[in-house]
Amino acid sequence: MTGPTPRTIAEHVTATLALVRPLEVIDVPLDAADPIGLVVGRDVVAAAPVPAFDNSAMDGYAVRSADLPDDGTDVTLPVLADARPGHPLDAVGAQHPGVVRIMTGAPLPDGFDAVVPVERTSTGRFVAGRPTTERTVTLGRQRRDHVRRAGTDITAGEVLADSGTTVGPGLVAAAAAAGLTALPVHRRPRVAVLSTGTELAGLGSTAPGTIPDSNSLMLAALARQAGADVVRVGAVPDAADSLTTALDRVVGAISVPIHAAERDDSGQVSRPQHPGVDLIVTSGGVSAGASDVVREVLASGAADGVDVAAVAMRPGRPQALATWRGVPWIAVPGNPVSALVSFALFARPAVGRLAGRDGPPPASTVRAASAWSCPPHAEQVLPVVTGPDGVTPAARDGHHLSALPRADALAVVPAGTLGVAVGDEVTVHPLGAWCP
Ligand SMILES: Nc1nc2c(c(=O)[nH]1)N[C@H]1C(S)=C(S)[C@@H](COP(=O)(O)OP(=O)(O)OC[C@H]3O[C@@H](n4cnc5c(N)ncnc54)[C@H](O)[C@@H]3O)O[C@H]1N2
Ligand code: MOO
Repeated sequence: MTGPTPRTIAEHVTATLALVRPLEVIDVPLDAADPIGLVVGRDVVAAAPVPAFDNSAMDGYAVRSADLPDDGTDVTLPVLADARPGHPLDAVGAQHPGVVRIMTGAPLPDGFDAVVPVERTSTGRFVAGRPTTERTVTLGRQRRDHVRRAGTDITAGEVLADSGTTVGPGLVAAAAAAGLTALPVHRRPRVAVLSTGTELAGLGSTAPGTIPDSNSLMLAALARQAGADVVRVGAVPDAADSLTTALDRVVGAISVPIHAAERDDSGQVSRPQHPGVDLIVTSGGVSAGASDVVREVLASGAADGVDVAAVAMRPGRPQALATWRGVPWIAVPGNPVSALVSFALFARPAVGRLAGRDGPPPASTVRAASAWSCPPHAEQVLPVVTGPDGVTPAARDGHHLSALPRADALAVVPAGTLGVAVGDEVTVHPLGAWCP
């Protein structure tokens, strides 16, 4: 038998990750682009304190403690002014003694040091939308001051998030509150997804011998879930010149449309030109067939760093890696389950590394809720469904596409395991969005 010596999944992960480096760090405006899911590339440092100024934590009355009896007995004081959020108030300090009507979030007037909530005063409550006119109020000393002091939440110069943190809604909020307008994050990776196969036709096609190109839809969705922007090229026929043209186009080396369908009636290119991508993922054409176009192009010498591999795993054995005009290229097999498994194990960490993520995708150990058999001499990567008792194969045959709508994880069973029994511990990698 010819062909490369099979390698392990871990060895192919290492080979794949060696192709990619974290993308450059750019400042992404908090309000323009969507930074959620991007990875912080430099420590995020607060520009301003939070709160920015002393302000009231309650609707009520700002008081000067010196005006209130030490023993907590009630005292009646004049209402000197109104302090509302967004309206700094000063010049009441000279009028002594007295209180300032204050709403939650309003700056505490100079000289005042505490707030008494309205429900603890003779006023009882304020009515929303109705002007308040009381001229005096009776109140007592409180145990708590109900003032949010400047900088007690965040101090200027404090690190809000370390490099390597994934941006979530909370970081966006903290950064905006602390005076920042942008976050320093690794640029979002751009991934081109294309399928090879002359048998691939448009959705719903019933032409004899054709099948819908389901892989490019699936791989594009997986790449998006991994946090990438996607250029989905779709299907390219099994012809070396078609594939090289498509690859040149996605890396931005040439500017011609791939299909006639991309020209409108006047002959103009009807889709915008794709700028260069950071990663190419192709499906199909990597096994041993006469029309395996990826293998043909890889053998032609046009690509660099060609690494045609057999991974001792089921499914997903035939794999290839290369760079095309300097852009990393991960070639996964065409069988749909093999393509999904290969993306999850190899392309997903590569997208993660481009995006600045450290470490492997999440994995956990779960019990098997049913028994299943394993392939000989290969690691098994099985789509599974997670239930209260553990994981169960998502379909009778792990190669079946019918497993994919149900599967929420991939179970990875070591080579040499004869079978998994109920209650055995298995390693699972969750499918689904990787970033928050
Ligand atoms: N002689 C050998 N034959 C095969 C071997 C081998 O080692 N020696 N490996 C087998 C294994 S394992 C796999 S996996 C497949 C991988 O084949 P390719 O990557 O070359 O993929 P294709 O031949 O292009 O397609 C395989 C299968 O998947 C369907 N397909 C392809 N693309 C799509 C798509 N975009 N959407 C939906 N379905 C797709 C295609 O029609 C084929 O049925 O090779 C075995 N053969
Ligand atoms: O390695 Mo293939 O992906 O088993 O069907």
